[in-house]
Amino acid sequence: MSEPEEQQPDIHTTAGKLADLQRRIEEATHAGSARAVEKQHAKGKLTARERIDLLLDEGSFVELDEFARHRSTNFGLDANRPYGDGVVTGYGTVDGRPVAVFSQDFTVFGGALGEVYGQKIVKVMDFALKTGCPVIGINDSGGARIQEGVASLGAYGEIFRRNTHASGVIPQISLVVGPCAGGAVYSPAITDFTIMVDRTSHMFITGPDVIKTVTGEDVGFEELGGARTHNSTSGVAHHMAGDEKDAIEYVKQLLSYLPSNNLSEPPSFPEEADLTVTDEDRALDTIVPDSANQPYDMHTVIEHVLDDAEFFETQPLFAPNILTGYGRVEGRPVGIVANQPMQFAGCLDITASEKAARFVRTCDAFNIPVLTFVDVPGFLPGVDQEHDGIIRRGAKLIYAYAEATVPLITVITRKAFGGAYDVMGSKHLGADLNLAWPTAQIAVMGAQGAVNILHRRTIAESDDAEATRARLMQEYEDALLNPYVAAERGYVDAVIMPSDTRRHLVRGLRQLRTKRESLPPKKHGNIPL
Ligand SMILES: CCCC(=O)SCCNC(=O)CCNC(=O)[C@H](O)C(C)(C)COP(=O)(O)OP(=O)(O)OC[C@H]1O[C@@H](n2cnc3c(N)ncnc32)[C@H](O)[C@@H]1OP(=O)(O)O
Repeated sequence: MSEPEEQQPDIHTTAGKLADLQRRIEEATHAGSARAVEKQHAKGKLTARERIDLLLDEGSFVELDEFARHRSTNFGLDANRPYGDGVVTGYGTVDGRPVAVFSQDFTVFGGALGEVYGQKIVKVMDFALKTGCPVIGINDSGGARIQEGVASLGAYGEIFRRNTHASGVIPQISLVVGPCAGGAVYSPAITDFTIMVDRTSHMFITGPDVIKTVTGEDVGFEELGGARTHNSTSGVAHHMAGDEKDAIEYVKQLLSYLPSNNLSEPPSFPEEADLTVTDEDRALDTIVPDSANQPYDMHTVIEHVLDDAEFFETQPLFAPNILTGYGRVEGRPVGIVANQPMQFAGCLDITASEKAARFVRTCDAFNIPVLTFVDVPGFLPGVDQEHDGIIRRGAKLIYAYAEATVPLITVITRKAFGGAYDVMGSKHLGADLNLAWPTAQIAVMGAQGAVNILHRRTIAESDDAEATRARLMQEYEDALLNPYVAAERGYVDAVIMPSDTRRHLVRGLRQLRTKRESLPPKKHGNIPL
């Protein structure tokens, strides 16, 4: 028996016109076939609309361009013109704050981007830029729509330009929740944060087959461009989520630390701190081991100074020798940069420098004060580091601190040696308040290195080389490995008890709320990229 034919509304009547709109909306909201939706779910992925529903406050989504569709005729495309053209765009709220969103729909043309699809994204990005709200891009796409050729490539170019113009004006966050291939990866790459999902997200410029043909290398999707790879090896991503819900939850939390745009302040939940020294504060008095070679976990220091010990870490799997992330002090967001003595003794290398530099610039663009915790024995020595450009790439961190005009407070907990002392938020680069613990060692280098250079001949000529070296090292340590030489010169503003750190940071941040600083007018600087 055949299905009864669906009754078409009479569009010459008002009731018919309303019913026709409802029919079109229904068609637009189910643009992908049931089979495609089933396939999407079977892969553990949500649909474009399900993702938006999870991200935005209930009932807040307002869709734009629901009935936009392509006008392409190539390769029989004219026979398939789904409403929405494979991307859902619009605006809504997250925790009551306005955001704009686009969500690529893999169930329609594999989420592939054509001319109209691109125009929809550009429109919602322009809307976000005009209204000063964050834009969240949900990426799940086969890339440029092959049938639409250069029109599709042009649309990508328009998006990249919008990403660039919006950079530093509104927060841009990319969720990569499926494939993101070829030049398409450059939109997330320009945005401030990229979040990927373990096993279901992939980003690459050229896929495994092309690589096999060109270079002969055998590599799978996961190893080449999976979430783990981009979180731990390339540094493209900022968080690896276990599933899509986790990814969306991360985005919501991230937004809670960011202002809507560069002209507004980050959201705050003011709560006056209790400034009496607590037992928890006192725990910091014993955290630095007696031996300078013994590590301790810098997370503990950070957690002791943040409200509710909540440290929202970014890029935890990448360059773990430096920690970056957000927290709150008296309910106001702060960015944290900290050497981690548990990894490579906290040395600065290329990846750590770039990770921290981008983080400092993100904070500076969005009016978030930066707290820096220093325990750094220097730059990581090595031929690879030199040849891969530690000079050029390490310079980015200097540049980032030196151009930052947000409040900057630095705490030296232990080592601050050589150029790394200058780099890590030193007074000389423009930090506002520089504090040091009594355990701080601020010098050109550690005792062993210094004595070997200064007293090589004395040691060689002595009857007992080891005893002489030990004596000279002790002399060097006593004379220079302390915070007081720097304090004499005002390079540190105060030497403080570790247990007083939270109090100093609270007071310093209060005082710096009115900080206003500007750089010489220019078109833009020339950061060593
Ligand atoms: C400036 C930007 C430049 C670029 O984007 S260059 C990159 C161009 N894109 C690519 O090379 C990727 C091509 N697609 C693929 O490799 C695979 O489809 C991909 C993304 C790994 C997904 O694989 P699967 O999950 O197995 O899905 P599938 O292959 O069955 O695709 C589902 C439906 O989507 C279609 N599709 C995927 N990518 C497309 C594209 N770029 N243009 C037009 N249609 C595309 C595909 O034909 C399929 O359609 P259907 O369901 O069979 O009708």
